[in-house]
Amino acid sequence: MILSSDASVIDVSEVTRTFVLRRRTGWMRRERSDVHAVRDLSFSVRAGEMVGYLGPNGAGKSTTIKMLVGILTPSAGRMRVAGLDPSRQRLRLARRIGVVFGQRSALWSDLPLRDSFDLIQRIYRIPPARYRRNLDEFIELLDLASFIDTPVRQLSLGQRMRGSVTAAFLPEPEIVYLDEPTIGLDVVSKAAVRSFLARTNRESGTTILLTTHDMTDVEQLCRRVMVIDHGRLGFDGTLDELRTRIGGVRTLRVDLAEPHPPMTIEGAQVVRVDGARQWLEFSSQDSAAPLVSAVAARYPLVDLAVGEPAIEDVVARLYTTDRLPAVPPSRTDPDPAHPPSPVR
Ligand SMILES: Nc1ncnc2c1ncn2[C@@H]1O[C@H](COP(=O)(O)OP(=O)(O)OP(=O)(O)O)[C@@H](O)[C@H]1O
Repeated sequence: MILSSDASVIDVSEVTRTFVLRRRTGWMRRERSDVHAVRDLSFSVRAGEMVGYLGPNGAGKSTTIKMLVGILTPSAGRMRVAGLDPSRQRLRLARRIGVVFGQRSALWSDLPLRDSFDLIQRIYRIPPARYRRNLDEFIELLDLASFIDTPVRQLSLGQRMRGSVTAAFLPEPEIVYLDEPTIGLDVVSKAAVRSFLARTNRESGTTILLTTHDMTDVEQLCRRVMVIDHGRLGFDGTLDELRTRIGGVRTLRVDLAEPHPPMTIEGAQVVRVDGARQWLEFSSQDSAAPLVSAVAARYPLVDLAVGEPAIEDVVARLYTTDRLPAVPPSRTDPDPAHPPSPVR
């Protein structure tokens, strides 16, 4: 069992990763361009933390994880994971980390799930008693019993993901990276994966770095979030701090009798439309009552609800405002007991 401690297990200091692209522009001519997938990235993660790593497509999340695993080498800067240099000590590190990388499965597709797990036991030399205990527990928590003897290639996406999560956690790694673990999953599988991650993090103290576009994952699992965009860290703090950072806004969710172009209401702004449902943002200093009256007077109102902005809207606002600082400050000493302040 790994116990939570004050020590940081992931240290990233001023890391940059540049890809060089060479494009043919004519006979014997090539143009070179640099893609800065990650720039001056600095953060640390303490043992036992579960951190959400968020950002739009192409922000640099996968590149970060590939460097943390050791399959990509930073162009500049320094990384330590569990005290090791990932790219130089990749094999030693591999025994101490688990990885679930989106839809790519680490399981043997022709074998029944159970045989894949047995192979993992042998590769990682997990003592038989511990292996049986862990496997029994995971079968129950992730509800694997009905398909554990089915070949992996016949499994649904959600079943395969539950198998991949089991495979990653079976050797009891200190750190697990999960890249989009709930993408495309059915409701049951999503719930199973989420409650498994919450429980394992809580009870075994496994450090988890979670990349996701699913904001329910973040809201249910991560006290701390880091937001990356264009390779730069733009925010590192709690979810509440992220909401505060974006400004004091509240949301009025309105259901109309039928789809309608975005409403025009003074003191509020439509931020999202989905069929007959619209979301308006208004200042948290204002009362919702006049807004509700104005909507009811002018539009065929069916239902409404006032709430905090959804985290996906908050993150989207982060990207679309100019609030991301050009160069994020280096974070070297976050303390889970005293959540870090957002980057200003
Ligand atoms: N091998 C590569 N060669 C060239 N450019 C690359 C390579 N890998 C990534 N990039 C570029 O680096 C940037 C960051 O990509 P990365 O895959 O890390 O983003 P991401 O945040 O994981 O995105 P997504 O959510 O879409 O997976 C993108 O502009 C991408 O096109």
